[in-house]
Formats: sequence, structure tokens, C-alpha cells
Amino acid sequence: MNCREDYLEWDEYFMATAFLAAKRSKDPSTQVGACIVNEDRVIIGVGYNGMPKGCEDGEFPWGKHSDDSLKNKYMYVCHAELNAVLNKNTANIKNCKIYVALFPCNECAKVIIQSGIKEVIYLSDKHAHKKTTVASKKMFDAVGVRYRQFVPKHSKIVIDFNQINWDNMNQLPDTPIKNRKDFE
Ligand SMILES: Nc1ccn([C@H]2C[C@H](O)[C@@H](COP(=O)(O)O)O2)c(=O)n1
Repeated sequence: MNCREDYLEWDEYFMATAFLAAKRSKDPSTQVGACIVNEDRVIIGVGYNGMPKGCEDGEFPWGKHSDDSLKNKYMYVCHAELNAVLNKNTANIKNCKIYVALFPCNECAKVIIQSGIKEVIYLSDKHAHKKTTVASKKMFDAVGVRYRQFVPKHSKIVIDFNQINWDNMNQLPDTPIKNRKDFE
């Protein structure tokens, strides 16, 4: 039997991991995830945008339209990229790649550069016109951090727990390795 053709490519797998992490975000308007991968294609850190540890949701705002900047989220929220770097499970992240939903802002660009990450793969550059993004690109260009937009092959990646056959743990269509015939 031939191998499956419809498996996830590496870029899709890592970007999907970033988006899965984003599902943990409590930000009501924008959920961002990030996934750091080393040279061996091993995930070494994930993160999503959230309030700093101990800064409780009841006390810190998730809004963004108040005239008083202390009442908006921006002063407080940690970006997904920062959290992914802080959550890393290894000291050395030199030459790693970071997959992220939104192009990193200038503050995250500094963290990315300082940590030794060498490539940024992003899905959306919707803030390209903002100075924070222009500054990020200026820094990345200056130090040789590459960046490229992710182009998905699959328009959808679904994990439907209802479709999983819990008795023999296969998903539809059958995972070839689960076919006993192949071993006989
Ligand atoms: N590269 C980025 C950009 C933004 N974020 C976070 C920060 C906020 O929680 C949210 C943006 O809020 P919006 O202005 O769209 O309401 O996304 C991030 O984690 N990484």
C-alpha cells in the first residue's frame, strides 16, 4: 500500500500548531499564536497572546478603544512571539524559525533577533503600513533575519473528535499503518 498523499507539509504543521496555540488566547478580538522550530524540525516553544502571569482578567482590560491607554489591553498584553521565546524548552534557539499568524511588531522583532531566530514565517501582514511593522522589517533586513509569507496548501485543517474511532484509534480515511494486512 502506498503512503498517504494528503499529509501535512512541515510549514502547514508548524503554522497549524501556532494557530492551535492561539485558541488558548483570551483576547476577544485577535488571537495570535507562535511556534518556534529548531534546525531538526523539532518544536521547542509555543506561545499565544495573553496577560502576564498573575495579571488577572478581572483586573486587566481586553478592550482597545478607551481614550485612557491604561484601560486598553496594549499596555499589558504579552505577544505570542514573546511568550513562545520565553516558553522555549532549550537554552539555544540559534538558527530557529518562528511561525506566527501576524507579522511581528518592532518589540517582538527585537526579541526574535536577540534570541538568535533566523527566519520568520507569517500568515498575515495586515499591519504592513504601520511604523511598528516597518521598523521590524528594517531591523530584520539589517541583521539578515529572513521573512516570508506562508502559503497554505490545505485551506482547512480539521480535527474532529467525533470522526475518530476510539476503539482502534484510526481516523478516516484509514491510517495505513493500522491495516493489519500490511503486517501479514
Ligand atoms: N505579532 C503580533 C501582533 C499582535 N499580537 C497581539 C496583541 C494583541 O493581543 C492582539 C492585537 O490586538 P488588535 O489590535 O488586533 O485588537 O494581538 C501578537 O501577539 N503578535
